[in-house]
Amino acid sequence: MLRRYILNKTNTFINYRYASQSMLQSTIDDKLGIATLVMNKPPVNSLNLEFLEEIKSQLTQFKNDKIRGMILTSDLQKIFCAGLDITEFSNPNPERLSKICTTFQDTWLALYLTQFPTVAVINGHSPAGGCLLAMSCDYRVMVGPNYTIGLNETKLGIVAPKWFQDCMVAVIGQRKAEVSLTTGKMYTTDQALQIGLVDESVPDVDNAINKGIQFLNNFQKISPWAYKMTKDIRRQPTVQWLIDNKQKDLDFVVKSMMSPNVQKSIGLYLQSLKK
Ligand SMILES: CC/C=C\C/C=C\C/C=C\C/C=C/C(=O)SCCNC(=O)CCNC(=O)[C@H](O)C(C)(C)COP(=O)(O)OP(=O)(O)OC[C@H]1O[C@@H](n2cnc3c(N)ncnc32)[C@H](O)[C@@H]1OP(=O)(O)O
Repeated sequence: MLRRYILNKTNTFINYRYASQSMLQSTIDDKLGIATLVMNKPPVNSLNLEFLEEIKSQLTQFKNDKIRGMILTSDLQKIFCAGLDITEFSNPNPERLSKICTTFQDTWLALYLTQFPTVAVINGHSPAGGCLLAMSCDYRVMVGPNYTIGLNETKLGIVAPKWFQDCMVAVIGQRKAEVSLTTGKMYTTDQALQIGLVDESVPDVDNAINKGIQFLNNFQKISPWAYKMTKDIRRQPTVQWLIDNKQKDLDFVVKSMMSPNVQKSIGLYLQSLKK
């Protein structure tokens, strides 16, 4: 449904390409060069290994397609993305855990450094890894007022990796990020707008898509080369640590996830979700 709406908006019934994998739908408006990537993994778009691999591979495909901009959104009612699949954390197989971690690192780098501008249309709740996906885009439009967004990892008794934290610092600044991260705070749409976690708040998804397209239209007269160089210079300090420390980051995640205390917290959190 959302896909049909976007195609309507961009006026491209004639010239669009559509690819549907099971959990991800992508369309490209050939006239405007705008792609939409719609997450559709019920019930909550949780990020497991297979879903992350699909997202990563679709981003590579868009790079090859030489698109001019991308909108990332969700086809689910009320949920943008619930973050990493918590069941992957519970009594994990260390080999699979390592693979997820590596795939997530690479997916984040690919999304954070796209050669084209990106907009997150946040049409539902967006905790933890969902918030990270949104923060990695160039612009965020969030539907309000009832949804929430934030890095809530401490509430699960886990630590957001340094690159999650650095990404948040890049968006809202050191002080606000520190309070937000340590308290694991989830912000309502209006609060998120107030602290700069999102750029615009709109009442419905139609408006959100319009705002996203308007943002991407700003780049019609900008050289793609000038855009990409500027973005790389701005974002390089945020990504460099991960590029230089992938193994260290992986070791930290795996070691901490396997610890009995963390496993206990995750078990309790999962139980509370089920209730
Ligand atoms: C393994 C990874 C290894 C390495 C990665 C590298 C580094 C990362 C390391 C740490 C950082 C962690 C990042 C994260 O993203 S942790 C995930 C944090 N997410 C959450 O806390 C979200 C929890 N969910 C919710 O708050 C609500 O479900 C939500 C607001 C999203 C939706 O609420 P609603 O009332 O609409 O639905 P529910 O009834 O609560 O949920 C439906 C159904 O879905 C299950 N569920 C929800 N969230 C998740 C999730 N993140 N993973 C798996 N399953 C989830 C929920 O239990 C319900 O299931 P069921 O009862 O069986 O129907």
